[in-house]
Amino acid sequence: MTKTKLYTLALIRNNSDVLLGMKKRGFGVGRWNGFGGKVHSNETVLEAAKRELHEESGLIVNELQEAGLLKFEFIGEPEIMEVHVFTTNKFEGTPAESEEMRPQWFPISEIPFDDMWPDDILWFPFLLKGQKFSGYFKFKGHSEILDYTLEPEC
Ligand SMILES: CNc1nc2c(ncn2C)c(=O)[nH]1
Repeated sequence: MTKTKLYTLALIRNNSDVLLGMKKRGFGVGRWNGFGGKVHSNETVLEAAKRELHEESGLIVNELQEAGLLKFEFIGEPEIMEVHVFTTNKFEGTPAESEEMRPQWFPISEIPFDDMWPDDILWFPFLLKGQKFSGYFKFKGHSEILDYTLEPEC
């Protein structure tokens, strides 16, 4: 019986830039990504998204828009990762490096997809257009997508 574990992912926009963080340790280390992590049992997904963003980047947000839903299966691992993706262009504070992440603004024309999770180049266009999306990716290891589904969600 596969277990689903909830995660959050927040992509912060500032005009034509998007904030990414270089993951310094743990899952996805060495890759640029949005900010997020596990949802605790005593919080909602939205609360977790705001908490993780603040812990990892120092930014405070009052509102986050739901941007999409991603599910990841890794061959040989029982857990399905269910990643709730959020975005906003309203935030307080200046991005600051944390133990987990080194933040950097990227022009959306220069997103470093080669140094990100291989699925990101597939769903980022939906995010940048403000089109909600839903995807399912089957990974072999952390760099090979065996198959996937990805569709706009209204
Ligand atoms: C497996 N691909 C993937 N996983 C992520 C991502 N963000 C958070 N997690 C856990 C991502 O962009 N891709």
